[in-house]
Amino acid sequence: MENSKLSSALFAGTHFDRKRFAADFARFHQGPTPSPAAPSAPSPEKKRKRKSGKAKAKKNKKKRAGEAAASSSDVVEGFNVFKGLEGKNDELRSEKVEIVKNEDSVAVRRRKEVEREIERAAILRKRFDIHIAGQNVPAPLESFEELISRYGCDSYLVGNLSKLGFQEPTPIQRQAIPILLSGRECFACAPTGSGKTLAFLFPLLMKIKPGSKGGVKAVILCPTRELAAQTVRECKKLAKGRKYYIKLMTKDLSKSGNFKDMHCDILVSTPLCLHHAVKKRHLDLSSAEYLVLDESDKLFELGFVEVIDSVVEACSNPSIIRSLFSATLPDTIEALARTIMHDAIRVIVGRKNSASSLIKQKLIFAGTERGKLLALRQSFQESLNPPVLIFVQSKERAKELYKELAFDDVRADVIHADLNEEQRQDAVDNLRAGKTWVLIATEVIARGMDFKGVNCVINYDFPESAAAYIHRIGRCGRAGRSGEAITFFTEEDKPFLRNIANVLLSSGCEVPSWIMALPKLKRKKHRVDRDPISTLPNED
Ligand SMILES: Nc1ncnc2c1ncn2[C@@H]1O[C@H](COP(=O)(O)OP(=O)(O)OP(=O)(O)O)[C@@H](O)[C@H]1O
Repeated sequence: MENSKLSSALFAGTHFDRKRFAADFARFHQGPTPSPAAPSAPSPEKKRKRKSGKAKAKKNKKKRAGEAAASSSDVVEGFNVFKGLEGKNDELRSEKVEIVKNEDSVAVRRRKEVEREIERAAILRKRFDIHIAGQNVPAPLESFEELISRYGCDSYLVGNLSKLGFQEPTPIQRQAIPILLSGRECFACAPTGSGKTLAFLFPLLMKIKPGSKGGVKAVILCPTRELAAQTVRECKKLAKGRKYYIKLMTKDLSKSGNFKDMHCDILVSTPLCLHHAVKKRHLDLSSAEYLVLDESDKLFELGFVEVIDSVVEACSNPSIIRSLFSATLPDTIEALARTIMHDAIRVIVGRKNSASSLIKQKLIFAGTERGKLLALRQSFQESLNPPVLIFVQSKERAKELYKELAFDDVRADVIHADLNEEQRQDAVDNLRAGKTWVLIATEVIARGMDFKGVNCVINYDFPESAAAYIHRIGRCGRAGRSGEAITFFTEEDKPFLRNIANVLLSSGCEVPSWIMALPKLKRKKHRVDRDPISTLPNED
């Protein structure tokens, strides 16, 4: 088809202005487009048109680019995001730097705060002679009020403390309470009469909801019935105003109790009674959240270990918090106890296994058994400052000495394992009430018993170990009061004298140099067959 015919066909019906487009028309008719190497010289008119055409093309190119960008952004979202943020990057970067700077300063501030807290805790520990071992030990309490501000304690509990006349926490309370409240397990060793009971009772009362259903929430083990009864009394005093179920496991209860329907938040027991109740009466302890072993070294003594094991096993709640408290904690017992505890913190107030510094201690050589009775009579004649506790090594000897003192018209009573629960409690109550001046006792009340105001402890029979000595004399010099401890010794006791003399020395009491020159005894226990006390004719 000819070019003219083609254009006519294409533009059929359209008016084509040949005159106006003469040049272009001519080009179609001239044949192929001239090569760029030989361009025809443009007319001024053409130049102007081309210039304006170029400007348009440039404009269009820009527009297309914009459109392309816009259309491509429709497809590739990220592109647009980055494109859009391109301008903001610097802004963001500086914002990020600002945030990092802020975070840095928050972290720095927090670190400084933590450092200050650690320093404050160290100062408090130094001031109160508190020694710790363990990871991330919570800071000691500065005051009881901190229990409210730091741990959200119900104010009625702290109110009860002030009603009981407790103004300041004792050192063991300062450290052990935060540890237990933080859900950590602990070994706590602090002098006799330094408030360990409150140190373990208070966290239980704070954490356990009163009257909660679903089984026993806390188990406290004590080595004797008397101590268990005393612990229940103390717990009830602290919990006054709230309906906690605080129960003492008696012999009768452990033999015939129906534990299915028993409401009990806190259960206090001796190991054997509890063991019996678990094994024979199916007492369920699986919901217990706390297990406290008070006088723990005594509990772990030979003969009790298996029973303690079975109680620990019965307290099967995996998140149970266990704690051990005592004034004496031998390394062997600590190692044994560690096997049942996890990540436990060790707290020692003062020196481990030492007597209270509030007690004036004396050793008196009495020569023989007869010499001891004379020395006792003489000391009573010189000054009797009741209440006085006298320790002997067996129930038979307790009965013998009781008869001698009764003959002398001394208002005395006696407590030993042959008496029933009620008689033992009466003996304790009578001393507390001031009805008796002198209480003659076996080891039964040597541990943990808190007789207000005992002025003097007499070890009529030499104690069988340094730990026994510390606990016996610890019945006086309690809660900040001073006390006196007199220990008689005979020729037979001399080999063991040095062990006790070490306790005197470490609590600042004087010891004659000849005693310290005695050979050290490897044996830890000292048991002697003694001549009878009695000087009175036999009634039989
Ligand atoms: N914060 C306190 N302020 C004043 N007295 C306190 C405080 N805490 C406890 N007590 C009192 O101190 C006495 C001794 O307390 P507790 O019987 O708990 O001593 P302990 O350390 O358990 O002694 P032990 O080793 O002989 O068992 C008690 O009469 C108790 O009421």
